[in-house]
Amino acid sequence: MMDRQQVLDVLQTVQDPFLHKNLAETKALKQLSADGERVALEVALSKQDKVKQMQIQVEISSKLKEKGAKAVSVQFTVLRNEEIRQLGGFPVKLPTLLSPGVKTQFISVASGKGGVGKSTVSVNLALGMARQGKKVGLLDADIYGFSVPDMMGIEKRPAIKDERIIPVERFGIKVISMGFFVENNSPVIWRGPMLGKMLNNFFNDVYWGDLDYLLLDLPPGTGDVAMDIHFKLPHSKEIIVTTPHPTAAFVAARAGAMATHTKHEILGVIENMAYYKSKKTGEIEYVFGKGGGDKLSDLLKTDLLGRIPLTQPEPKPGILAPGVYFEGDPIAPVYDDIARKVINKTTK
Ligand SMILES: Nc1ncnc2c1ncn2[C@@H]1O[C@H](COP(=O)(O)OP(=O)(O)OP(=O)(O)O)[C@@H](O)[C@H]1O
Repeated sequence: MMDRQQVLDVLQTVQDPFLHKNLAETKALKQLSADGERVALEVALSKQDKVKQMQIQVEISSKLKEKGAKAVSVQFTVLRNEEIRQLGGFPVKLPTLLSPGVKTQFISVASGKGGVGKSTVSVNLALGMARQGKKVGLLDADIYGFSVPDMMGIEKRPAIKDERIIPVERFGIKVISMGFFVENNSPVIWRGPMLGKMLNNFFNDVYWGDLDYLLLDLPPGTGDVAMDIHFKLPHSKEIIVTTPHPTAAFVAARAGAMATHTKHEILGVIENMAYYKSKKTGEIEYVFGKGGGDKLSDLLKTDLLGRIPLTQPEPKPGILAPGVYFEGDPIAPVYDDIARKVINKTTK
């Protein structure tokens, strides 16, 4: 039976192809199990490179077999940034969402004023798109009024791995919120440059991985943060949320005007709290007025993507996520329909 020392002796003769040190020196052996003549090991290299991994796998495997092993399995992992630095190497910076060649599409969800349901729409649109098979991230950039963690019932906080922030995953959506970085729900009073820095961090220091879409829940109105995002993300597309009152549409039009100014394509308008349908009689009441969505989409020369009625989400037993319309909720198909439209409009 192979022992650890025999394996280390072999690793001493195999080089990490990037650090030019042998795998015993780099402390590459992360796991080892030997069962009779079968050996399974996990080896950490300084970079992930499929071709080099295959070469090393063949090298280790044949050398261990020369020493008597019958079957060898080699799994690969990557050394921690700290380990790489200690060994004199330079850790590879993983790509960010702003790196060249990254295909993620940005969609900002904006509104003219607060309280129209922009966060509710962002969360449920993200879920709707995920139900259509898309890989979706959600950035709660509503720096003063973050509400996504509460709406989705997120209690976990992001982990830090290799100096990158790992988003919290909830219902298949990768989420980052300003709320994760604020103690005891205290109000955020940062301004100007601090805020810009925070947003940069959200793009550069968060490891979002491979995403089809990143939805951005913007702060209401046309303030600093909204402006900043508009300029920072030249390719972002926009969805504008309004309530059905015609005057609300005028207010929302300002957010639309800013998108036009920064040459962001407006994908469409969503009218939230459009009507109330009585569960008992089926009668429809236009509690907050009528026509705002149509008016705004005409004004912005775009489509009305959908009308969402006034309804509280149906709670799902055992899951606390008060802002989520889960599959099976009568409102979920409305979001699915909007999600499909958004995907069609952004798929060439
Ligand atoms: N269609 C709806 N039916 C019933 N309640 C809704 C609907 N949409 C949103 N709400 C409720 O309205 C309130 C405001 O919604 P939300 O926080 O999504 O708005 P917002 O525009 O993001 O607000 P802010 O910009 O102030 O953060 C929340 O309590 C939310 O649960």
